[in-house]
Amino acid sequence: MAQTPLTVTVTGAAGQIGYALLFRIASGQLLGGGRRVKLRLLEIPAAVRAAEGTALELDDCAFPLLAGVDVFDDPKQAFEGANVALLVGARPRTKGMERGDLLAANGGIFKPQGEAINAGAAPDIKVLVVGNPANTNALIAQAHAPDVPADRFTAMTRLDHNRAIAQLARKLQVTVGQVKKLTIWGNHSATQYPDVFHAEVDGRPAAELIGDRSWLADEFIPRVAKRGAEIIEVRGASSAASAASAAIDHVHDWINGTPEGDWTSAAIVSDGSYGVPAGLISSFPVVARDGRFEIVQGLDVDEFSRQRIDASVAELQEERTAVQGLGLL
Ligand SMILES: NC(=O)C1=CN([C@@H]2O[C@H](COP(=O)(O)OP(=O)(O)OC[C@H]3O[C@@H](n4cnc5c(N)ncnc54)[C@H](O)[C@@H]3O)[C@@H](O)[C@H]2O)C=CC1
Ligand SMILES: O=C([O-])CC(=O)C(=O)O
Repeated sequence: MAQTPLTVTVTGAAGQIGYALLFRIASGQLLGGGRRVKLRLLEIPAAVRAAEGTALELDDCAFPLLAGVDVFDDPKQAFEGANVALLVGARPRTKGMERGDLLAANGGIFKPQGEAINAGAAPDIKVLVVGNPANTNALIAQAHAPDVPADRFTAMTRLDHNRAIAQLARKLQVTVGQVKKLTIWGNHSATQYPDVFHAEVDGRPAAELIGDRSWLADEFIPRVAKRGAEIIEVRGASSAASAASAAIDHVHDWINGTPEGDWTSAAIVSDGSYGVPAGLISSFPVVARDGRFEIVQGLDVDEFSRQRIDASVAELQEERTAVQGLGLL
């Protein structure tokens, strides 16, 4: 297919997620549809050499859809002409840290990147923030890109979504493909709310199949919400390949659409739906159509769910206040 290649900018290209992500993008899995891709990699000066090494390996894969790789340490150059931007570069947390501890350390990265996206990205730019705290970093980048429609800035809760599907499938002894309509609400943090009350397994209500609210409250929800910490504890480093895989899923669905009869989860700018204050970047049940995410409307939210959504949204509001205090918004 002789289409013009799309340009994908990846920050933190020399990091552990970057290393798991770039080869999948270059093989065509991010954009789908046999589209060709040009990669623009952004790193801090000290890691440019390592990113250049990864670029050499990308060459060596002879990916038919890869139309070129360039490495930069200047955000303005890196985001020039970008159709898709994956903002991965940030410091990961280590044992004992909460994602909120990263606010100050990582917040400063996203202001200049938002400005660079505003200055030079393509008119159809789609941004996925992976670097933590992802929702609030996305808010910072968006605030510094006033000419880009706000709904182009999203943050990743697809990893949480995928984790929740895997846990539910294991509990019910079904395949992951049988689980549909699961939702992650709120922040990509330990307050997130993985909601099974609209989920279906082969069209049957998952909550009825589980039939055990204490498993939901005491095992499933904390397991999913704290899975990042579990990975750090067991692996000795934060999740990387699974995060890269979720980033591929998020952007692939955004561009190509979500399957009929299902939805996914993404942190997108709230329009006030489900009582989430407009303007916050919070996770919702979403479908993607014609290159846009839309919030799935009309779902019943009972008291059990309401309390948990509200707690996570309250944390997002606290994060927003904290970065306002740091002068980042
Ligand atoms: N949203 C999610 O579901 C997940 C988010 N994460 C987050 O992703 C981020 C990256 O994680 P890893 O790849 O494991 O970290 P890493 O430390 O292996 O790599 C981060 C890379 O970012 C680079 N970097 C730092 N500042 C930069 C800047 N201003 N511009 C460009 N590059 C910059 C560093 O040089 C480094 O190479 C962390 O914040 C981590 O917490 C990780 C897993 C899941
Ligand atoms: O927990 C972390 O710090 C990394 C992350 O976001 C995740 O694995 O969900």
